[in-house]
Parts: sequence; structure tokens; C-alpha cells
Amino acid sequence: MSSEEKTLTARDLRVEFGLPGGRVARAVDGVDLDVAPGEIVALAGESGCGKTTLARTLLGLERATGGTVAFDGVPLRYSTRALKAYRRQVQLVLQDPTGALNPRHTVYDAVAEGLRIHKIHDDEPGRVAEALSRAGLRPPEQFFLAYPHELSGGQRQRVVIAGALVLQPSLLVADEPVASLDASVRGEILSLLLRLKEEQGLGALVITHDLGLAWSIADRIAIMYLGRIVEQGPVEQVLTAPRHPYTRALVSVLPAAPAVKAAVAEPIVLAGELPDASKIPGGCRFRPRCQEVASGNAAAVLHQCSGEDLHVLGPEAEPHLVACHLDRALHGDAKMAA
Ligand SMILES: Nc1ncnc2c1ncn2[C@@H]1O[C@H](COP(=O)(O)OP(=O)(O)OP(=O)(O)O)[C@@H](O)[C@H]1O
Repeated sequence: MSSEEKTLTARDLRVEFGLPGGRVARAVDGVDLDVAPGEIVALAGESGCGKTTLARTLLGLERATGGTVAFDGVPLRYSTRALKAYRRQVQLVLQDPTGALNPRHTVYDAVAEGLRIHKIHDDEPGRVAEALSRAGLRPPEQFFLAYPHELSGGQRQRVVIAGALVLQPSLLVADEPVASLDASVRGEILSLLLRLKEEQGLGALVITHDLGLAWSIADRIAIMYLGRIVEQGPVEQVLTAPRHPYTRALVSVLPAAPAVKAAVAEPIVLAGELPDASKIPGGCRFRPRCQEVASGNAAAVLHQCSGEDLHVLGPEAEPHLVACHLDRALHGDAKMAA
């Protein structure tokens, strides 16, 4: 990343939760991530890998146990006033527009809420109209007095996005932004995010378990496994030439996207379930489920897989990064060793 301007950065971010019996869940266990304006980054991985905890921590809704979150080069501060100022710049868009909207509030009130919280009183109707229009609800005045139940699922999600846009943020953090929508309107909302990026330079971190979605809209992708990013890089490189065994397994079961499918011919079924975040295996955390270990392909590096943790992937190094001992042996990347 050439400039830190308006970039959201996480460095060695860690979030732990205390559990009964003195156990500790390491939900986010060392993450470096950058999201710049005008860039869409997809954060992908199966349920329970820590995506939501990472997103909440980037927004200051959760406190990091270690590491830093910074925006525009300034570390996040957690006073009410500092968080309020921060959230004008970095806005959250939630998965379920029905849950995010108060059924008794009109569209106008839903979108104006952020302005009122931030005490922005000048030209409220103009700002609300502009945000609705940017979110693709045109003519905006026609939606002012509508209630959520009078709108389609896609329109409701556009209202939620307008509620974020009204504060003119630099970045959106969108948690599964189309997961609750019908397939027919998913494309519309994804196109909207793309348009906001291209026409208005808005950046977004899009959290998804759907690699097909990431393929359609993201510039970069970060694949998360058990609290860590195990592979990241330009979306095309990562999905057409996945290098981490976990990414290869995810790509192998992707139903669509022929260009991506070609990368891994046979479906790879991973052994077992995602381990509990309080029981992260030592060495490579993916080892107990790794198909390369199971097949014997990783025999030459097995001692490392069993006993040597991998570095947190840093955003400053080469664009396509992989945290895998076997990949390091094959590609000779000395940076990967712990
Ligand atoms: N408040 C909490 N207390 C204890 N453990 C938690 C808490 N929040 C999350 N965890 C644990 O942290 C891990 C990561 O959870 P998280 O919800 O961030 O994953 P996720 O990838 O977003 O999953 P999903 O897609 O299902 O939302 C899980 O093992 C979860 O059980």
C-alpha cells in the first residue's frame, strides 16, 4: 500500500474471549490487514473462523487483546467521542436489512438517524435524498415516507446502505451483505457496491463465506482459518491459482465460476470440523485437516507442520502471500518461517 491515507489497518490483531473453566478462545489470533479507499477486500472463511469478531474489532465494537487497529495512520481510541468520530469514516452494513431497520421508522428517519446522532443538522432532507439516490433508490423523495414492510428485500438493503452513506464514510465494513437476499437481487446490491467504489472511491471490507461473491466484486481476498489469515492476495490470483491447501479445498467445492473451478479439478473434502477457537492446534493450525498431510505429500516438511507456527502474513510483502510450510518449500519463500 503506497499511502496510509484513509486506510484501515490491522497489525498483529488479537482478540481473546475468556470461557468457563479458565479456557480462552483465540477468535482472532494475529491478523494483519489493510483496506484502502477505492478498494474492495473480501474476508472469507468458514463459519466460526473469526470473521465477525475481526470485523467488530476493526469497527471498535470489540476491544483487541493485542495488536492495533488504525485508521488514516491514527490508532483507534475507545472513548465514546473518538469512536463516534471514527464511525463517521468507517460504517458497518449488516447482513439482515429487516433486523437492521426499525419497522416503525420511515425510510427518511432510518437514513437521517446517523445525521441526528452526529448532530449534522444542515440540509437534512438534501443529505437523505442524496444518500438514497447514491444507494440507487430514485427518485429518493418517493421513498421518504415508506416503511420497511412496504419495500422489497433489495430495497431494504439499499436503505441500510443509504443509512451508512449519509455520513459520507471512506469505508464500509459489510458483514455478509447479500446473504439474506434472494439470488435475483444479490447481483444488484453487489453492483451497487462496485459502483460506489468506482464512481466515488468508497472502499469496503466484505465479509463472506461465499468465494463466488468475492470473485465478483473484490480486488483482494483474505482467506481466514481459525483466527488467522492463511492466504491473501489479488482475488484473481488467489482463486485461480490457490496455494494454501485450505483455499484449494474451498475453491474445489465452488459451484460456479468456471475460471476458478479450473484451478482445482476434483472436490477436496476436508477431514473433521473446524476446531474450537480455544483448542488451536500447535504448529500449523490447519495440519489436522490438511489434505497434503493426509496424502503424504507434505512428508518432507511434516516436522515443521507439527511443530512450527507460521508468521502472521504481512501486507507489506509481496502481493500473494501464503502461510503454509509446504508452499514455502515449493516456492522457497523464506519470509514464511517462524
Ligand atoms: N463473545 C464470545 N465469547 C466466547 N467465544 C466467542 C465469542 N465470540 C466469538 N467467539 C468464538 O470465536 C470464534 C470465532 O467466532 P466468529 O463469530 O468471529 O466467527 P465467524 O467466522 O464470524 O463465524 P460466522 O460466520 O458463523 O459468524 C468461534 O470459535 C466463536 O465460538
